[in-house]
Amino acid sequence: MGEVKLHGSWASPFSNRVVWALELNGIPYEFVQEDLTKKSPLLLHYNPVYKMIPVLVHGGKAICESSIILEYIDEIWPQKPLLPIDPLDRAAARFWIKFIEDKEATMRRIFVARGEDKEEARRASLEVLRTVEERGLGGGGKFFGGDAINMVDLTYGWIAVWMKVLEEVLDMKLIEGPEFPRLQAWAESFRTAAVIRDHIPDHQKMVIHLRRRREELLLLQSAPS
Ligand SMILES: N[C@@H](CCC(=O)N[C@@H](CS)C(=O)NCC(=O)O)C(=O)O
Repeated sequence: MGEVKLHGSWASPFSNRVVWALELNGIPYEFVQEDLTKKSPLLLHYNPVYKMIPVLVHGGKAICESSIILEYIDEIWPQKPLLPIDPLDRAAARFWIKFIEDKEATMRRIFVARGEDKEEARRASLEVLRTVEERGLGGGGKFFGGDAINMVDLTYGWIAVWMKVLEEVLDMKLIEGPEFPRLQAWAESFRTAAVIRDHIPDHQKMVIHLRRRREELLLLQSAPS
């Protein structure tokens, strides 16, 4: 079977989606907290291309990139399938995973946008959320995966958890607005689901962390090049 280690960071949405997958499957693992300002030689060894967390190390072999790690977990520990069995449903699940991954840069912009750019970044994020609200969550179940959490839910999980933090840090409404009833219901179901609810970083700790991180990035942005 081999020992399982996850190099990650407590505040990273990418790292947490892997934590959720491991926990849902009941896979014992060791969490290795990485300091992203001073990456460990081991992290650089395991992920020499992107030098990023998360990295899953299974039996000494590294798997990088959170969505690829989720697929790996699903293949190695299939006891609790993270993707639908039906090929058409599987394709639809992968479509929505790809959708939010493609929109990541758009959604990230709001974190360090200022002035007019902030309003434009908010508008672009809301557009993405509207598409998920209207087209992604129409299946009628509690989750993207119906009545059980699947890989799509895990990939979108940051929206359920980090959006609330972002709303507080940026002092603006994102999914809390009246136009997102389905997303709000899904987010509440996700945050309170068994296993997930015990593995969500503390809200206030994240607010403090993201405020500090935002200030650092804004300083970097305004520093003369
Ligand atoms: N596409 C990657 C993104 C991972 C990512 O952005 N990781 C961040 C932490 S949230 C990181 O390691 N940042 C360190 C750096 O960029 O140097 C994935 O899905 O795993």
